[in-house]
Amino acid sequence: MTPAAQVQAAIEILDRIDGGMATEKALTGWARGARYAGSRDRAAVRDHVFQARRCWRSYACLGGAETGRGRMIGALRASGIDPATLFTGEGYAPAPLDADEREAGAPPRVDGDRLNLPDWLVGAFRASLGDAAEEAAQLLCARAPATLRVNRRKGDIGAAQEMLARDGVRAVPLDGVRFGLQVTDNERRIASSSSYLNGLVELQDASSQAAMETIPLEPGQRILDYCAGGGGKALALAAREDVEVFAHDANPDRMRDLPVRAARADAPITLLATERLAETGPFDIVLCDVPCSGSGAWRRSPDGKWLLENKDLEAVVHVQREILTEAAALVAPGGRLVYATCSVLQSENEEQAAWFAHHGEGWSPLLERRWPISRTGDGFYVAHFRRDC
Ligand SMILES: C[S@@+](CC[C@H](N)C(=O)[O-])C[C@H]1O[C@@H](n2cnc3c(N)ncnc32)[C@H](O)[C@@H]1O
Repeated sequence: MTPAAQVQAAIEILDRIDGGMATEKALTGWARGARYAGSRDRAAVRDHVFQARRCWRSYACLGGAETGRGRMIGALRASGIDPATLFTGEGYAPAPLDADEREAGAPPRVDGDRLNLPDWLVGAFRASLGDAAEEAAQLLCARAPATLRVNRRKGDIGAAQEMLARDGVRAVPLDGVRFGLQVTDNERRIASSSSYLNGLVELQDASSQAAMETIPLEPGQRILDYCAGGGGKALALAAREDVEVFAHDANPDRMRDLPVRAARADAPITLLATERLAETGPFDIVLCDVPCSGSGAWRRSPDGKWLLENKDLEAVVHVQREILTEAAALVAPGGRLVYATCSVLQSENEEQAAWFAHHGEGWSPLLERRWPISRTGDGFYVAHFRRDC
């Protein structure tokens, strides 16, 4: 495909998303019908679509229309490219710009357009992030960094760099995390690289790694990952120390890949059904990596930014409190409860920790930390509590 044909494909996919289809589904649907598209074409189209989804409002402003075509015109203008160079109508290129399209388009002015945030969220975003809000919103408009966690059961940072390099993936050590690597070249080759396939490295965001490193571990401890999902956090803990790790999720299907990932990492993890929690507990550490807005990681899944509504946020805050209450009952006396989100919103972070400190009797706050959205990591938050009795 020519670059112009890739833009035309993105326009068609963006129109489907505008019609209510999820981004991944719209991309998969297009890819199924586009047998002519090679892997590079698919990657280029995907990049266009995800970038437009991150900058949904500002690109529409710059392009002068809330359509796939308008957004791709805006995307090109945002990159300093004259859309007329690709909108030629030749072959599979988009049709040339008409007079109205050439005139239309202006820099975004209102906050929601400028920051690429839903209007209802702008106030809470600013209140939560203060002076850092503008930069955070801008960072959410860029591609997420690709970061790896080196599995110390299988090797060290140097060995991982070397092995990755043999597969053409370049990566450099990350500041602030002990086992982190930032991929600088060929991130698309990670999943097929031998270091990934043999469990030497795992994909894991830098802030999420740093957050897990705040949890002190001692050999022999029993740890429950109460909201394990795919098991990224459980794997990070199991790799660090000879601890017994249990994984639970209200939706056990979310853990279906975990046994394979654990075997690949040489990190034994026991899956626990809800009805077995009480008989298997109590645990020295219970981690609650709760469902949340995902606002710290919206550059990876930008649909979340546009689909979240105030009522969803209120509902998830309620679920987070229920989880904290359920999970707290599973912590042994003297043990630790760790609350974690990939959100940057105070209502899901500091306000939840304050609520628990106030309502949970017999608990002492131990630590609270937030990581900003940055060039190297997502927004993340943890709060630790000790069970006094
Ligand atoms: C943020 S995700 C976890 C991500 C995971 N820890 C990881 O590192 O890949 C939150 C998980 O909480 C689960 N969940 C939702 N409600 C729950 C509940 N009441 N009890 C336990 N898990 C719940 C969801 O199914 C989801 O998998």
